[in-house]
Amino acid sequence: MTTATAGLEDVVATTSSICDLDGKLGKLTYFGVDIHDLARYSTFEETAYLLWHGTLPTEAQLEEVKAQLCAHRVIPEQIIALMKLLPAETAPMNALRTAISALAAFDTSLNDTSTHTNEQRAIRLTAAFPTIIAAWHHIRNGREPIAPLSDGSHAANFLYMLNGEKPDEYSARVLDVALILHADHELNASTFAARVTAGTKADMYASITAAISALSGPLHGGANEQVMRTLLKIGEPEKAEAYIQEALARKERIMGFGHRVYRTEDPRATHLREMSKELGERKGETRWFEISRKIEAYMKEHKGLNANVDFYSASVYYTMGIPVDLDTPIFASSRVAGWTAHILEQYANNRLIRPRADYVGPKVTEYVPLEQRG
Ligand SMILES: CC(=O)SCCNC(=O)CCNC(=O)[C@H](O)C(C)(C)COP(=O)(O)OP(=O)(O)OC[C@H]1O[C@@H](n2cnc3c(N)ncnc32)[C@H](O)[C@@H]1OP(=O)(O)O
Ligand SMILES: O=C([O-])CC(=O)C(=O)O
Repeated sequence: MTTATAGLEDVVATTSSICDLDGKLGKLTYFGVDIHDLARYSTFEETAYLLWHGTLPTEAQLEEVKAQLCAHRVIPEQIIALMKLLPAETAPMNALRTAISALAAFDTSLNDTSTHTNEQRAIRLTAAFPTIIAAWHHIRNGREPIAPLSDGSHAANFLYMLNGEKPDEYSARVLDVALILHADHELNASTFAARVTAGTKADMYASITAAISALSGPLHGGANEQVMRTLLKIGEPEKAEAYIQEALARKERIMGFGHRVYRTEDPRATHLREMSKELGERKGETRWFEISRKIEAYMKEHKGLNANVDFYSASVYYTMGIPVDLDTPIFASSRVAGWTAHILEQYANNRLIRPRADYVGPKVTEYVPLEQRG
């Protein structure tokens, strides 16, 4: 047996063709396509197709996948009814997890585990995420959910369902790029959770439910929400340095910094930083970007740590008027494309994932009858 490294650092746990990540060079590709090219030229729908099929789609294939994603935006009425039973304080990630888990009950061909049916499920699940997240936001505020549009991009429809009006082209594109940037990231904790679950031959809903759970934690996807809470607490760019200095002195972690793999700038943060700046300038509110820049400079100088994908996405979403606790669900609504791609890959070449633990407990402990224990 090989010895464990804490947190499985640098342990290679599977082969995969989906996402290549070079932490020393700061390079990220999906099936060989550079993330920078995807961010500049692609759309979320095209990127999802790439993750599911391994090639960029032809025009006809892209139209087909877009049409399918549009067609599956409507979720069963019973899922809406179920969400209405949840307490209004339910965290959006928990509402999302519950709704996705419940969706399995409405899949009439759950026993069909063919690749084609699982590919269809990947599309249906991806289409359902924005509807569930936006519906929960309205339900918790005592409003009826807004029905999805039957056309338009995944990102534009999401903003429409949240705000009740069609977004301008620029806002829709900003969210679209954010979704592209979050779509996959090799064997991160939530994708690993999805693959471990799929490796038992559990269904796709179970695997995605596990992934949502893993993403929700603040050391992973949950960090973006915590970043925004930090920015709001700081409030003014002039207060940023002192705040971070004191937080570090208390040995606190600064959310949105550090990464298990990257030793350079996270290539996704490069785009999100630009978007945060431009969005702030366009909306006439650059405060969140400015505070972010101060924190980033301080963390680099004093801790040698770079911003990760969660750092600038926080100010991007906030400046777009998105409620802070929807930040992590938005991450999930993109990552579901990557999760389902990994689940399909796992099913295609499955072996149960079952590592060992290095036992460090007592070797022999005598069983003492209950009445004799002191
Ligand atoms: C989408 C994503 O999941 S991206 C990551 C999102 N998570 C966050 O932003 C949360 C904040 N970041 C962190 O907690 C970490 O950097 C992680 C979890 C992302 C990676 O953690 P690991 O690879 O296990 O690094 P580890 O925890 O060993 O940290 C190494 C050192 O850097 C320090 N460090 C790492 N990140 C931070 C941080 N954000 N703030 C302050 N110090 C940090 C640690 O204290 C440790 O220092 P030490 O050796 O003096 O004790
Ligand atoms: O790769 C990781 O460990 C975390 C991350 O950046 C992601 O999931 O996008």
